[in-house]
Amino acid sequence: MDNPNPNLGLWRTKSDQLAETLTATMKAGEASTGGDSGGGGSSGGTLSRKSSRQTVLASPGRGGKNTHIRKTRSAQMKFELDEVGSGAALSRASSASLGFSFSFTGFTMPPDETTDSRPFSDDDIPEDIEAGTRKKFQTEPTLPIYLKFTEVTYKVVIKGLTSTVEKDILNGISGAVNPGEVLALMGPSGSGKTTLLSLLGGRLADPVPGGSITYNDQPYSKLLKSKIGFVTQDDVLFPHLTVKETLTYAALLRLPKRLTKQEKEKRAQDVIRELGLERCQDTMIGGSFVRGVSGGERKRVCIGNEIIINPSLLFLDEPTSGLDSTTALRIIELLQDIAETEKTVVTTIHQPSSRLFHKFDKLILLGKGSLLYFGKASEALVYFSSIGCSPLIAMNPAEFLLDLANGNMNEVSVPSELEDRVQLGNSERETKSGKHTPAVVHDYLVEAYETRVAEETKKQLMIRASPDEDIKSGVGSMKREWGASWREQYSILFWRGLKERQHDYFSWLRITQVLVTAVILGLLWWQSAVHSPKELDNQAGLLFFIAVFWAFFPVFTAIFTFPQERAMLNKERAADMYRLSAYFMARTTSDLPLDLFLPMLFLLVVYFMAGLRQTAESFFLTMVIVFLCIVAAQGLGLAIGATLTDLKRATTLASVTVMAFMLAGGYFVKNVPIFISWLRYLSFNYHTYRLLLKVQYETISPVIDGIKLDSGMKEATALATMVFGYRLLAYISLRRMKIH
Ligand SMILES: Nc1ncnc2c1ncn2[C@@H]1O[C@H](COP(=O)(O)OP(=O)(O)OP(=O)(O)O)[C@@H](O)[C@H]1O
Repeated sequence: MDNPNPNLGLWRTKSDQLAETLTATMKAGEASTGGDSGGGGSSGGTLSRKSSRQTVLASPGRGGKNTHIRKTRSAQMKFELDEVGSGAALSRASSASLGFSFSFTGFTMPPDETTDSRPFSDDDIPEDIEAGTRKKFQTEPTLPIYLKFTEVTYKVVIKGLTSTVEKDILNGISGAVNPGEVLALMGPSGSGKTTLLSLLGGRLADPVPGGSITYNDQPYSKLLKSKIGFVTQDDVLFPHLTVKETLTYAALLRLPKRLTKQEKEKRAQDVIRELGLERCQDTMIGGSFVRGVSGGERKRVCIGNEIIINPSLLFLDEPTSGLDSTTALRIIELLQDIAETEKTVVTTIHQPSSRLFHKFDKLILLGKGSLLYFGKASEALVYFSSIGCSPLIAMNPAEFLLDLANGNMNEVSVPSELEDRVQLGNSERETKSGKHTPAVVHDYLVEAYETRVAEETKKQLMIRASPDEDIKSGVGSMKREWGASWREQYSILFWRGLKERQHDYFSWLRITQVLVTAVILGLLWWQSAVHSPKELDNQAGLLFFIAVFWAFFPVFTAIFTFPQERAMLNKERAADMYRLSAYFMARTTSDLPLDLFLPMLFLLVVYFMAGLRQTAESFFLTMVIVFLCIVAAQGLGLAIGATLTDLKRATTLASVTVMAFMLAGGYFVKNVPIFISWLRYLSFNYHTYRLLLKVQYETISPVIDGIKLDSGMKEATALATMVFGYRLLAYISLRRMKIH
């Protein structure tokens, strides 16, 4: 690939040196395999150094060179690196608790969790792909980032009931990837691909990994967040936003402040066009309960969400899983286009077709957390053939490599050293029915890589020249810059929240629920009078019910707010999209219109049917008290939801709390023992009930039920303190939440 950036001249030269040394190391150690990859030459699988004729499998690369096998003298064998380089899960649900039902909406489920498990296919794949006239993806130049990682190790501590064990996830993985290249991480399920990708993308810091990961020779810093795009395996998107809305909000929040709103919107439109999403731009994303765009389109929206910021480094976790081969090809070609504009692309991939495999520049093959191969993808087969493992039948190279990584040697030539081990060892670990076990194959491959290539690769990575000083200082001198001011972030998030939940606001189910409850209450207390203490006591029961109903209802609705958005919040905070305070304010205020509309409807029905005090002042004061109670109760729900990640635990705690608050509310128990009397001061039911009594009966009697009917300032202040206090607690809990 041509190097469009003259600053990278030295860099490239050193890159070549690395490739050459790697190749030379492989050549020197290569055994004579006696032929091409499908030729069935076995033998020669020893780790001794031999000089012989080489088998080279040339990749078509980006330039569209044909795949073919050619033989060449080792002395003539020279690899041109640049040449090759051109080549919520929570969903809408209903929860019934204490007799009330609450509905909420969550995120798009990952494809494998949706009902339809067949591979997703895009029926609108542009014809240019099939015609081979695909338009290239164009982005502006950004700071090129050279990613290097040496001896990366990662362990987790797994706590059991009786014991604690340490599990090694990654064992000393080294490699590097240049701007302009696509590095593929391959390996069987559970081999550590996602863990390595997350470590490289700065998304996994707990526990601290071993080894070193550098970006232009600088360690990871939060400032890099704006230069990194990270597409997760699960598609975390708002199901009720359209494709265009999703990408436009991402552009408004993530693109630098210096761009105008129009420029940001245009960028979103450009990404829609580049990703071929025009036809579905006005379609909702959809989820488990809402039909939306196809799986391939959804994946492209996720990619769009990240490339919209034009990142220098793009990480993708299995971007093609669940997609048909044409859609998968389109996505990998898109990654190539992105890489060609001097971006560094790293992707995990499960089982690529051979067409896809040849599109990668570099490859890391992992097996049980160990490195089995790092180098050019086009040379992977050469390397494995050099250690005596060649496919005996024509097969997809990716399939062959995954078989090896899984320890499956069927249809693969067996290196003589492995044969010897099996014959000599003959232990259960080494053989099973006369065949080598996957464990022994794995050990052989790890050992082979370590003895032949690993040391040399590490050395080269160590002595590799630093990138140009300008580029190096580019990472060091970056500043953390928000895409929008606090006010803009608040406003964007507020409107996004309204759009996403607008269907909830006009949910006939909720409106009917409130109306039916109101009508039943109105009928039960139909035109109730307060001429006697008994009648007054009877009506006070209604007031207490109102205080309880409008406390329980908001607590159990608000409790789902943050657990439901946790995945999205994690993803967006990891990308530094906005300040947590702006999100928190927007999220808590965008629900207020609905929270205030429903009680208004409720009171209009109950108040007049039950014949409560017929003055405008008392009606509006009753409404203000109910609003205050709702907002205070919501605060408690938000605080519980933000503090406890587990919804079961959160709802259990909320049930106990609201029950205690209700009992301490002053209606059921009049003479509370002194040692527990403090509980009522924490109860919003208590304060609301007292305020409602004061508004209704202040003209009838100065004292009712032992309650002095004064101005109610104390109760109003207590409720206002709860409104802010619980919210502050929720905010602090969110701040402390770890970003994964
Ligand atoms: N925090 C953790 N606690 C316990 N085990 C973990 C943890 N993180 C990863 N693992 C384990 O580490 C191994 C590698 O996980 P990882 O997700 O990186 O694999 P993978 O290659 O991406 O798999 P797949 O292709 O199935 O997504 C798995 O066995 C996984 O169970």
